[in-house]
Amino acid sequence: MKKLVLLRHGESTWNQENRFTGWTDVDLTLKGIEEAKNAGILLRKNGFVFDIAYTSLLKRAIRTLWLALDEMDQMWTPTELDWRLNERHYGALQGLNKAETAKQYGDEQVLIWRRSYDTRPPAITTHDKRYPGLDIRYRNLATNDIPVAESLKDTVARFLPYWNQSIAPQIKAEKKVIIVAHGNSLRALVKHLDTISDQNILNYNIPTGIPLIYELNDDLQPIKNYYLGSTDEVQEAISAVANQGKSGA
Ligand SMILES: O=C(O)[C@@H](CO)OP(=O)(O)O
Repeated sequence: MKKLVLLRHGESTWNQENRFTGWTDVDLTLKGIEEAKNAGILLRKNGFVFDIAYTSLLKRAIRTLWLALDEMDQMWTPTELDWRLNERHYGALQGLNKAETAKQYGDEQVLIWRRSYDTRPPAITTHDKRYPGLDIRYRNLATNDIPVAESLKDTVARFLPYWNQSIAPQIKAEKKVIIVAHGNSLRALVKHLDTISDQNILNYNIPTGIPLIYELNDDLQPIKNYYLGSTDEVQEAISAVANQGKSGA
């Protein structure tokens, strides 16, 4: 039986301000730092040791990984950073407050933008300062790969090749893997692992900073999954994420 650990970064400044974040490179809040450290403490207490860590090119995920590994005294863990683990690009919604957007466009529209499988949010132009092609960290990406707005389906499409070529072979080779990423890039992975339907993924939310453990068989099919946290705490955190897009939030 193989174990894979998934961890969404701790609370970011834009999570706290309830703004659509996507590829915006915001940092952790003090609460987010605590969440990341707590994740590390839980992983240490449960005896996890990793052969390789994967994270995105965004500092809220990178810092979460470092803080968790530091608590485990495993900062030496070999780490691979890749843009394919980045959050879903939220297009022109990036920077807008989610509750205000729901007041303007309605809760239903915001739920579709946030959680539907194949609806893209409104796109930015390539002249927009939020266009990733203007950011040196993405200078080696093919123009076709640089997003201007992504649906979850688009995120799955750019994430899966990395999973298949880089991460899955390591797990199959018995390596212990942690992936520290984002709400929607992890939803993309969970959708794939658990073969969640396009419809049911609408109701699936991942809380910040709580390790999610997958036990997998040799074909990387899930045997079971569970959070390292009390059921009440996890449920409360999941509902909080779901409610962020409501006009009353
Ligand atoms: O704003 C974002 O980039 C994501 C994650 O924080 O938000 P949501 O949960 O609305 O998809």
